[in-house]
Amino acid sequence: MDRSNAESRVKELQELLSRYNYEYHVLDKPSVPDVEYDKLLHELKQLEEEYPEFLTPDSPTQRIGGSVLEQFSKVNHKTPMLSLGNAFNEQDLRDFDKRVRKAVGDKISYICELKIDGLAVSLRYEKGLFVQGATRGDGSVGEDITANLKTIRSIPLRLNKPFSLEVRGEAFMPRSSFLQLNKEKEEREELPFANPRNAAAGSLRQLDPRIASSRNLDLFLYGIGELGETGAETQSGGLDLLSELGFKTNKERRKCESIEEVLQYVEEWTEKRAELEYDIDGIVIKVDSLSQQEELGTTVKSPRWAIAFKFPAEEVVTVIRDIELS
Ligand SMILES: NC(=O)c1cnc(OC2CCCC2)nc1N
Repeated sequence: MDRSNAESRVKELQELLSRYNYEYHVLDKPSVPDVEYDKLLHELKQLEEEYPEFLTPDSPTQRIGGSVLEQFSKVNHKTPMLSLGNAFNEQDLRDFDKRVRKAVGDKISYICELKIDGLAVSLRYEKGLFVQGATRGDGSVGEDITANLKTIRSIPLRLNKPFSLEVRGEAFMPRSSFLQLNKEKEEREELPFANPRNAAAGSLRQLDPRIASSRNLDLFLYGIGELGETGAETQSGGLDLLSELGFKTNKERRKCESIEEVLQYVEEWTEKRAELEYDIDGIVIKVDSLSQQEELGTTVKSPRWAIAFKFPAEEVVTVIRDIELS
């Protein structure tokens, strides 16, 4: 194949494989069998090796970086990553609703989101290209885990619009992957992870991206760091925009026009949470209007416009292993 054909074939394969990856990992609706994906990826790898001048950082072949890091460098979050205040019962939620109405009046809508039990991460995009990812850390300074986040297939390496923005989400390990990982650890006589959240945190803290890549991690986006830039006026509109940009967002979210509807949603998911393929530890309730969020503002570390309803801790039956009488 001559050089100019190679160049157009590389571009065609990069587009095709990015689309197939999006269909599989974000929409959960693959349009081609895995074997077809693997064949095309192999062809692209070979062409990029033969013509390295056509290799781009957002190529589907660039998800697993080469080097093992010595350590993670620090990242200063442009906008602080806030933490949520908690509610534990119906009265706490009614009190939250009263505080909100007192501050911004009675014309309010809420949006309820499942509270994914993983770890908060922030992704920065410059002109559409994924350039950096970080853990929440203390809310102001986190760790640079870009190489590990690039291995999460549902994270787009390039957006379908050349936006520069920072987005926030929860990285998690699906329950099935957690069980499989612990089975392998026990076979290797290694200590298993206590829960999917710890497994996800441990996997994202690996210095070797090949290990992170093998852990089948995933991510739901739930916030845009700098909302103004995108023109979103509500949290729900922001989530729809994240979806349009190619991000994976959680489809179980629901607009609620009253605290009664919020309580209904909380009740519904208290029952249904076991059916999910991932762990949730509660429900996040947010005032939907971004201007009302601004009006409500934040305390030192938490927004006044959001609260986390926490599910009661499940009965944790610890199986005491037969202790080998040594
Ligand atoms: N674990 C989650 O699923 C989750 C966490 N946090 C938030 O929003 C917080 C972030 C900063 C103020 C509101 N939303 C979520 N869905």
